[in-house]
Amino acid sequence: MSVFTPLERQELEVFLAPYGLGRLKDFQGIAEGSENSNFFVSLEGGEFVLTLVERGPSHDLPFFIDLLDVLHDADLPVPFALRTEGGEALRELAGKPALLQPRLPGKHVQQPNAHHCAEVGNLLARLHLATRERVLERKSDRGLDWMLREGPALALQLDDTALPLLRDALKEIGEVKERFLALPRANLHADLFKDNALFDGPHFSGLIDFYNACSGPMLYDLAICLNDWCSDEQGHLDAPLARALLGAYCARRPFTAAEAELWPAALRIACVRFWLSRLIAANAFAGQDVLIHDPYVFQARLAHRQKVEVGLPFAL
Ligand SMILES: Nc1ncnc2c1ncn2[C@@H]1O[C@H](COP(=O)(O)OP(=O)(O)O)[C@@H](O)[C@H]1O
Ligand SMILES: N[C@@H](CCOP(=O)(O)O)C(=O)O
Repeated sequence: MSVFTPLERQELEVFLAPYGLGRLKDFQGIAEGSENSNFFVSLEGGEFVLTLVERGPSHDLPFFIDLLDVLHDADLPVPFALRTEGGEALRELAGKPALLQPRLPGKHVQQPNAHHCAEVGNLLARLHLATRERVLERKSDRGLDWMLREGPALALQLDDTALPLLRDALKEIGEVKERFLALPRANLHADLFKDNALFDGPHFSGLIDFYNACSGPMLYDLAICLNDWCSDEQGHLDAPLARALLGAYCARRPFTAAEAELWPAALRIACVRFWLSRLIAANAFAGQDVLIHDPYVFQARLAHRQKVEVGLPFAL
């Protein structure tokens, strides 16, 4: 389970009263999270999710609240911070920053098909189009500088197969960094994995967990997303799934020549980002009752991205 801060019913009732959403019917901790403590909260006024933010500097929270307001106003299926009757969005509970958000319908998809991937590509393009004219600035706390800083020390724990793979990828990041960061920008979700998307039947019904959201190159967001949605068990790119995702994305936002050129590097950088964060989490939470994602998955994906056969559809 990953509820780091358990709650008593009475303290929750006191916290919920100012929203004016009626009496508390039920609540339960959500096991699936890995970063924050989340609870499904059932009130007379509807179904909600309460998040106690466990990680990251709390001065970033207004950014997440503002971004979700922008995306909600653009009709994207995202949660957003509900306000109390006094207009407060960001509150505190059990000593942690706390947000109450609507519970979105739908379920996670385990085995996506081309239709799911097209829905994801379409949604990601809408997110970028909704923010690129007026980007809300936030530097990722797991961006390229972080990879270059953390990577060399983490490489020391790797075996003889993994070590050169990571070392070469870090070298490439150093070489392409400036050109990569100069690509067309918007706000990024930066963690659009299957476990952050909800589907109601065939329809994309919810994009959740914005705590990695930042500003940056749109191509990077696409690479993060595609590495998760369109990889097979061994880490190969699944070409039909990748084409479905990319096709739906570029129907809304065509790619530039510079993006097409840096696409293979973007896929590799996106592998390094999660390989490193998973290695850090595996070291930090070893032996604890916390959901730990397997770092090796991204080692394997990086190994299979040395040659990228699915290029970006790009019209000269
Ligand atoms: N607004 C929401 N609507 C519906 N389910 C949600 C919502 N927010 C979170 N969840 C559920 O809670 C789980 C954990 O949330 P998530 O934000 O991914 O946690 P963490 O930040 O700890 O990784 C999700 O997998 C999803 O099932
Ligand atoms: N989706 C990620 C977890 C979120 O990344 P983090 O850096 O915030 O831990 C994964 O599957 O590794």
